[in-house]
Amino acid sequence: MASLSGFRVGSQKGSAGSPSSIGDDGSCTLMEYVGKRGLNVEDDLVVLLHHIQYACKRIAALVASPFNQSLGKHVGSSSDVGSDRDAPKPLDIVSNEIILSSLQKSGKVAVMASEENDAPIWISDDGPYVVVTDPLDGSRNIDASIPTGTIFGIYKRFDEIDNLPTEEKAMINSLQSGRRLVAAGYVLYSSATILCATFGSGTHAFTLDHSTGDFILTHPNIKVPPRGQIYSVNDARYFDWPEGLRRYIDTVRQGKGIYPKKYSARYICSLVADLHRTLMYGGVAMNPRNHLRLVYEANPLSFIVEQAGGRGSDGKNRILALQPAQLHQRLPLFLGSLEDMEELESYGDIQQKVNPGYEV
Ligand SMILES: O=P(O)(O)OC[C@H]1O[C@](O)(COP(=O)(O)O)[C@@H](O)[C@@H]1O
Repeated sequence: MASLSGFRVGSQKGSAGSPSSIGDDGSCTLMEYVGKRGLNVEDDLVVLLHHIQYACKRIAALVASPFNQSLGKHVGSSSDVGSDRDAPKPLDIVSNEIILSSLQKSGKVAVMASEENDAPIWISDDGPYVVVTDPLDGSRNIDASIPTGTIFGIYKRFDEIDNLPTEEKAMINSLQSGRRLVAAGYVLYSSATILCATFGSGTHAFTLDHSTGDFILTHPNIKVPPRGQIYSVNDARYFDWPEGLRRYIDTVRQGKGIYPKKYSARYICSLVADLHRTLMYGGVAMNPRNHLRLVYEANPLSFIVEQAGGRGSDGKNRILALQPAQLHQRLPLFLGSLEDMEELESYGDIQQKVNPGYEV
């Protein structure tokens, strides 16, 4: 076996359920994996995915560029964009434009709802899909070259409401329950650029090969370990946490939880990066205050985690069971290993109600 023989994907060739698109050298690109000889997702979805991955490659190049220095700086203040949204940076705005332009060119999208726009953008009457996205999550980290990410979710357009006014149908299509997601993914811009996605049959990750520009399957059928030994939270907020969350963290870091080992803390403060590590190593990644967005972040990421055998919760309810009421709705978010999540939720009182508006 050639270059990829040491990769997990190479060793899984021929195993039950592995796509015949995996080549003799053990390599398989994202487009091959989702195509006819792989997962065989709908042709329209393959086209859409092709445009999304292209957009993300452009964003990957942008965040790594020596010429983006000034793009990291804030434009305006949060008061300019309303209370539901944070002040964007030029990199957020450029990333948003890159994604929008790719979705427009795909010809497959009816409406895009983005964390960077107040309202959904209607793209095309006959686009079969709805895309929700956080184009550049964690952009507050960009000046220090800390990992960032793009998050996306894909729904079918409700064609039964095609005759409603554009604004109305754009909103209804964008506020779909996470249970209706047909695909979701994130792209992590880090030491490697990783695209991790689900189409409803497992969670799979692909690593960008910069020499060819292809995303190559490196982690088929990811299974988040049922338990990890890592918790991920901004614990400078300890004194604003409710009693239940404090007790949980104090318990596991002393090795007094159900799993009798001392847990370690890891917090990058970049949701995609914190989640990716959690998928790989297990444990829980959380933001207990009302901060992350149900539509753009919690729903797509919960779908990915569930498809990897983990759980996504707001501390009380399964995320995918929530019906979004507002586009930019925020909530506490807990994602991770099934057993760690069950133990954490058993402490009951884990949602942080105090949210003073931290400066960093
Ligand atoms: O300040 P906190 O509560 O630690 O929040 C950090 C979280 O906020 C985020 O930066 C998301 O916020 P933005 O969407 O405004 O970038 C996440 O990437 C990160 O996990």
